Amino acid sequence: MIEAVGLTKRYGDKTAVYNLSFQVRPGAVTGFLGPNGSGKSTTMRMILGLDNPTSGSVTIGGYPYRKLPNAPRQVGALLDAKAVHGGRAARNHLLSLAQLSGIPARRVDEVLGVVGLQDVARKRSKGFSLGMGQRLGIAAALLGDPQVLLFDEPVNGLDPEGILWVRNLMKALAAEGRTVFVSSHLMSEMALTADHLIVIGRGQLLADMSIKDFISANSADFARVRTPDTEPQLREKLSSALTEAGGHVLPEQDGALRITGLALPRISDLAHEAGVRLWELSPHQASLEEAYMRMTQGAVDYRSTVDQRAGLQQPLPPGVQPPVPVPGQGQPGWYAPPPPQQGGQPFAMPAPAAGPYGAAPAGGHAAPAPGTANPYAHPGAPAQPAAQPHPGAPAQPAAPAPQAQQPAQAPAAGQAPQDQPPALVKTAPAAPAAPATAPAAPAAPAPAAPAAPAPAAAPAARPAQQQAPAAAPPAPAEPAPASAASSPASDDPTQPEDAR
Ligand SMILES: Nc1ncnc2c1ncn2[C@@H]1O[C@H](COP(=O)(O)OP(=O)(O)OP(=O)(O)O)[C@@H](O)[C@H]1O
Repeated sequence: MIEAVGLTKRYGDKTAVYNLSFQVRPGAVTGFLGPNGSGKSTTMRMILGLDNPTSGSVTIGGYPYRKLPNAPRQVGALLDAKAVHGGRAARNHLLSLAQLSGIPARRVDEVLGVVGLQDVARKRSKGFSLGMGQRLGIAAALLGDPQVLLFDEPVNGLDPEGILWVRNLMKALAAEGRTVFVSSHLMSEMALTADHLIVIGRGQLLADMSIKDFISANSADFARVRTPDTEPQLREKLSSALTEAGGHVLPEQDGALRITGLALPRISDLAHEAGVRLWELSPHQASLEEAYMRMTQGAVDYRSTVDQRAGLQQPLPPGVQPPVPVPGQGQPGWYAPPPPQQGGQPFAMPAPAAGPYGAAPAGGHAAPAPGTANPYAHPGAPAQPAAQPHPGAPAQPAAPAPQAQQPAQAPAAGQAPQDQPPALVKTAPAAPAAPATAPAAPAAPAPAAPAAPAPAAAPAARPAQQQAPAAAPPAPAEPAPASAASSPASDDPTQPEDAR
C-alpha cells in the first residue's frame, strides 16, 4: 500500500503539492486525476524517492521508498516514456536496467513479450513511435515483478488498441493483488479502468472515492424542458409549478430548464395542468467527464482565453449562496460530497485560508454574460450548470466503499483476455518479502540492495532532470544521448543495434 500523509512540496515560492493525504491499496487500480500542473508527477516522484517532500511523508508498505530493501523488485514505475537512451536497442535498454537490479536476462524477454515489442527488441528506441516508447516504459516498470506499480499517463500517444491493452494490463495487474496507481487527465478512461479515484487540483485533494460512488453521484438523469422562447412568462410559470411539485429547476444557457427530481411524464402532466406549452421535453444523463471538469474547474492553472468549458457554467440561481469550504477536505478518507439537493456547486473548492493558492473563484472563472454564445458548445450537448442537484444522491456522503479487495486468486493465464499478458510475472524470481515482514532493521538496507535505487523505469525516466536523493547514491546513469548521437552508426534508428 502507498500512503501519503500531509504531503507538501514547494519549489521556491511555487507550491506544487499541498497537504496531500491518501492511500493507494493493493488489489485495485487507483486513478490519479488532475488538470495540467496539479501536482500528479511531483507526487509520484515523491513516492519514488526522486523528490524530497517539503513536509509530510509518503511510504510504500510502511517505508519510505529509499528505505525499501531491493526497491526495484518491489516498485516499478513509468514516469516519462520518452526519457530513454535512444541509441540503445530496446532489449539492451531493459537488459541494463535488469542487470542493475540483479534481474535475470530471461525476464527481459518475458516483459518484451508482455508488451508486444519482441519483434523490435533489437531496434534502437530512437526510432520508436510514442506508443512503442510507452510500451517500452511499461516493460521497464514490469521488469522486477513488482507488487507496486506507478504509471504516469501510460496511455499518452497510444492508439485505441493500445489504450485497450493498457486498460486490461492495469486490471490484470490489480487482479493479481498488486497496487496499481495510474495518473491520467481522462475521466472517461479512468471510469473504464480504475476502481478508485484520487483527484487533485493545484496540489490539493479534491476527491478520494470509489469510482462506483463517483459514477452514482455524478451520472444522475435529468430532463431538459423548453417553453416557447416568445413567451418568457410561461417559463417562469412552469418553473414555479415544477419547484412546487418537488423538482429542482436550473436555467440552462439556451433558455431551457434542467429538471431533476421529477420523471418525464410527471413534468409533462405538470406543464399541462399549468397550461404551459412545451417546445422540448427530453431525457439526459450527465457525463462523468463533465462532472470531473466541474470538480476541477476552479483548480485549472492553464486555460485558453477562449474557454470551451464556459458552456459548463451557469450563474447561480437567485438566492443561492456560493459554495462554502468542505469540512475535512484534505484529510485521509475525505472525499468530495455528492452534489447538494438544492443549488450550490457540487464540488466546493477550498476557502482562501485553506492553502497557499487562496480561494478559487466560485465556478472557476467568470460565467459568461447572459446571451453570450459559447463558440465551442456542442449544439446537441446541454450546458451543465455549476449547481446540479441530484435527486438520487444521498444528503450526506456515505462512507467510501472499501477501496480494494485482495483478489481471491490471480487469474489463470488461460482465463486472461486475449490482449492481456498471459503470464506477467510468474517466471521471474520471487520478489522479496514485503517490507512489513522483511527487514528487522528497515532503516539499514540489505547489502545487496542499494539504499535508494531508482525504480526500474525511473533511472531511465529522467536522466537529465531527476536529481538523485542527497542521502542516496546516484541513480544509475544512462550514457548521455548526445554522446550516442555522435556515433555515426547511431544515426539510423531503424538499424538494429546489434548489426552495427
Ligand atoms: N522541478 C521543479 N521546479 C519548479 N517547479 C516545478 C518542478 N516540478 C514541478 N514544478 C511545478 O509544480 C507544479 C506541478 O507540476 P507537476 O508536473 O507535478 O504537475 P502534473 O499534474 O503532473 O502536470 P501534467 O498533467 O501537466 O503532467 C507545476 O506548476 C510545475 O510547474
